[in-house]
Amino acid sequence: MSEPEEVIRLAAKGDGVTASGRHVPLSAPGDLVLADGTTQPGPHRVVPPCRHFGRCGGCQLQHCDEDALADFVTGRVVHAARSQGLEPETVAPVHLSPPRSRRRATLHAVNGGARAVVGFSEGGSHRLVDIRECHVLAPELFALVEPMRAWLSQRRDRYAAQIDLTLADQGIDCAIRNIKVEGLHQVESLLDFCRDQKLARLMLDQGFGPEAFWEPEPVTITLGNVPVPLPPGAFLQATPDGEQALVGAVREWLGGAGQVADLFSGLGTFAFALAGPAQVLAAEAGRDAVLACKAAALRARAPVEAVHRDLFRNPLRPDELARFDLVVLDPPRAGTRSQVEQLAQSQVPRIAYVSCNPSSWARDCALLAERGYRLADLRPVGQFRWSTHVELASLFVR
Ligand SMILES: C[S@@+](CC[C@H](N)C(=O)[O-])C[C@H]1O[C@@H](n2cnc3c(N)ncnc32)[C@H](O)[C@@H]1O
Repeated sequence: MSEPEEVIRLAAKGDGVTASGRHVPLSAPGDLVLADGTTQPGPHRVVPPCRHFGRCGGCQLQHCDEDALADFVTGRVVHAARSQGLEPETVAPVHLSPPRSRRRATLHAVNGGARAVVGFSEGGSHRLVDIRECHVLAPELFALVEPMRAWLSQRRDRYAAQIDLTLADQGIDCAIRNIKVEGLHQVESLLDFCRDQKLARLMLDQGFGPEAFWEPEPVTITLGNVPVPLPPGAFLQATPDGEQALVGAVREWLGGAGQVADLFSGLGTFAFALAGPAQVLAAEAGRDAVLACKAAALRARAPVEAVHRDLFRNPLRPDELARFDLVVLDPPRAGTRSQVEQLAQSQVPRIAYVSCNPSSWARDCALLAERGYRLADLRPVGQFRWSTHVELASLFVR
């Protein structure tokens, strides 16, 4: 009979892995895998707080304690760096977002017969889990689920709707796709729903593109004390504390920088946090986001110049980069090879690269290292608590 094997780490997709390389789903580091294939829980195994865990695709790691979660996030980030030959000079303690802090989420809904089914997809399937509790959503967002279920349950038609929720300054910004609202009765019932739930906005896409159905006052999100108009669907960091962890790191790295470029700036999460001590150029390809950033900067008299630019096809060149003391980069998951190629040829003294994908970040940054930049500081961030999604902020200097 073979000896029990210990689970020594979590793989990128969340399975436990033993020293011999065996993958064991839903196990935690320190668990023992017995000869009959069962696992004996170790010191890092906890009882998952949510009844839906294991079926709901939203969380993969609720069975792990805080230490195991922290090691997982840090390990992913440090391992990605080392796999490209990058050795961080310092690695800060990880920031993990607390339970019930997620301020945005996409739910799905279908007609389940007597009652609507509203929730997240099951892991690896299109089937829905009808959520009765959720330990990641902000309480305000979860509080909308049952009223939404009740409203949808009045319908008799077949539908497969998508519901995007974001917590904005004025309350919940909700966008529903693939629902038809026809006739006076349905329109009035949806207006009552918006009023009763005190929604900040309801965008409705009935197959012809999103239209504002309800928006009693303009919706904003406050970034660095500046209220910024929130275009429907615009990017926002997933949790306010995660945003603070990323912004806080970049603010520390500002030093005495007078001129900053914020590339892939979105609505200006970093730009507004750095503006004041610094003049900031904010470059972004999403037109609505640029216009929102521009309007907010004008109104707040913040020293932020927002420019509309596709940084994949038209990255800032070394001559344009020459005037900046610090360049902040926060690209989409694929990373930004073309912009990094230009940065690698520049004389910019400090680069703060924020990423939601350690693999593409490490590939991009290997090029910076080849051209003489050092990885001076690395901050792992776990905004998507209990998921395998990992983020980071990093400082490169020359
Ligand atoms: C991860 S988000 C970061 C946004 C912002 N820094 C924040 O923290 O809120 C990436 C941003 O890159 C923008 N983006 C995607 N492709 C782009 C491109 N080719 N050029 C410029 N911006 C782009 C997206 O619209 C999005 O706002």
